[in-house]
Amino acid sequence: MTDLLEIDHVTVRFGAASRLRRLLGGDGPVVAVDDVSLRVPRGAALGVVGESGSGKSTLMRAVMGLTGVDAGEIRFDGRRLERRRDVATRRAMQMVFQDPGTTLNPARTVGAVLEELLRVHRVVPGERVARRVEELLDLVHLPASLRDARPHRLSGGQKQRVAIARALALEPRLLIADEATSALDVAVQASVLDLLAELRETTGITLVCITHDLDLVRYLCDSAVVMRSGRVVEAAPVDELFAAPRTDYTRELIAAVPTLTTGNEDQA
Ligand SMILES: Nc1ncnc2c1ncn2[C@@H]1O[C@H](COP(=O)(O)OP(=O)(O)OP(=O)(O)O)[C@@H](O)[C@H]1O
Repeated sequence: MTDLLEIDHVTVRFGAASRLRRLLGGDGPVVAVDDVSLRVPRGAALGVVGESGSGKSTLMRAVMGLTGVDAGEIRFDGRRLERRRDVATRRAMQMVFQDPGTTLNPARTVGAVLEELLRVHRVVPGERVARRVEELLDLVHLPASLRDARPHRLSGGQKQRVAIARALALEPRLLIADEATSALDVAVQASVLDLLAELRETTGITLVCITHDLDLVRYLCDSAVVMRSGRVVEAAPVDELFAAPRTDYTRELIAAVPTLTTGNEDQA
């Protein structure tokens, strides 16, 4: 069987004409993603790590169709993806971002947001919508009472759970978490990571986690790619990556992780 996501020799450049590029004072085009190839098997959890500006988000934005590619090919479920996607393909991949607060409409209740999605995309028949909203809240371990809450009443962790529920409402096969826990307190981060791990187990969803946090990768992912200056410099199963990193860059990233564990755990 083919892998769920296949990225073959993908390059993404941002031209000199880009407004952001001009603001940053640059002149030549930026090669944000440079000839990257990787595979994500069905049901796997892949970590994409690397320092800021290494191209992690651009690569996944290209997968989502939010950024065009200049070269190479992306395939999902064996089918080549064009920049323009049909509705089914758009539904099949969802992304959760660092700051859910900015993507939640302050005027709408949690229940209304989920209901609208389910209705617009006809995920379930009309008479099942209310029940499905309850199920979604339950799936992300939010109390049913939050259905009537507006975002300002929610904690950061609760907002991120709503963002995850919103993504799951469309029954995606691939969930891309872009620094999805990095704005949260450590304890809340851990509970959101537990949730992602649990969802992977219960729903079989395939996960890609873009992160600076190698602890997260160690906890949640089974393999990882390390990016630097738009290129993949190392790709390995997580155990191998931590036990025997092959590049100095990976070693530095591992060494930079603040060790939060205490006691007898192996802190290698
Ligand atoms: N819209 C854009 N226009 C011009 N350059 C861009 C644009 N988006 C990203 N870049 C550049 O592409 C490169 C890769 O950025 P990207 O955001 O993908 O890195 P990242 O690894 O996700 O970083 P971070 O961890 O800080 O989010 C950087 O040099 C960035 O400045």
